[in-house]
Amino acid sequence: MAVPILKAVKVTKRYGKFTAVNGVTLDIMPGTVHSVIGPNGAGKTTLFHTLTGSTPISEGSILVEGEEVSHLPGYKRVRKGLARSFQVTSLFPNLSVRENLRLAAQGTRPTQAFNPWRRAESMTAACELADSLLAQLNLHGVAERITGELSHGQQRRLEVGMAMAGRPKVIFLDEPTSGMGIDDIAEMKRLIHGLRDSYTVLLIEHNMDIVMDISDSITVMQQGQVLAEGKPDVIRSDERVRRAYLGSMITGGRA
Ligand SMILES: Nc1ncnc2c1ncn2[C@@H]1O[C@H](COP(=O)(O)OP(=O)(O)OP(=O)(O)O)[C@@H](O)[C@H]1O
Repeated sequence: MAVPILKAVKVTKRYGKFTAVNGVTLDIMPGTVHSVIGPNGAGKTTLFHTLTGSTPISEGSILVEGEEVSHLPGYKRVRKGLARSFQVTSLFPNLSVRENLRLAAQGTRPTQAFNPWRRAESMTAACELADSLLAQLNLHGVAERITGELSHGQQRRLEVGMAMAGRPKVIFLDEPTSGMGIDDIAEMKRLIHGLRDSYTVLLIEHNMDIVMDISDSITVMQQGQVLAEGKPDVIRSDERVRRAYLGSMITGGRA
């Protein structure tokens, strides 16, 4: 039986007396897209913060391939294979799209960047990875453009590419389609769906068409707790989920 690549065991996060995440247990299986959905304020983003190490947990346990990481700061969890796709702040707006990806690819081995013997070799590998990512992201047509000039949708795809360039095990995506038009949403959906071939994806997304179409598993959160978990069909027909979370959105108006 497959072993979870990422496991949360009774993870709790309190802010003072308020409990934002309350005893959440999750098994994220390798090579899957696992979505976390729920109403505003359910604790989805806080859960992401606890898993990636942006904020310490109050109680519980977080394991990457069986190894406890909850005591590690964020940058050490990156080394264990957890990568969060940050919004535009992670991009270098004055550099070309290709340069952004090349730097992100080189960033995985910073010590080699200072070693003259390894520099040329690592540069070649980073350039090759950047080229293959440009194709996957469907950004090859704008490879030499200055990143700050890209459309919103293109920049958001590049953010995902920056996370991919680190060759992580798990990529965290927090509302990757927010603020996008229909065409860009379709591109992002295609990209995320394809990620499961090489990565594991943990996705927060409010667009239920995307969630239902591309998720292997869905966790529904409500008031900091897990309300339901399962495959899209199970979640779509779960009475508690319909009642708690905008039933008509989940069922496409067929509630
Ligand atoms: N730093 C903080 N200090 C105090 N309370 C916080 C903090 N961060 C989040 N919260 C609270 O925790 C709860 C969960 O917030 P969170 O952002 O995780 O929800 P969410 O499910 O991601 O919501 P949304 O879909 O609106 O992004 C909210 O009530 C929020 O106000």
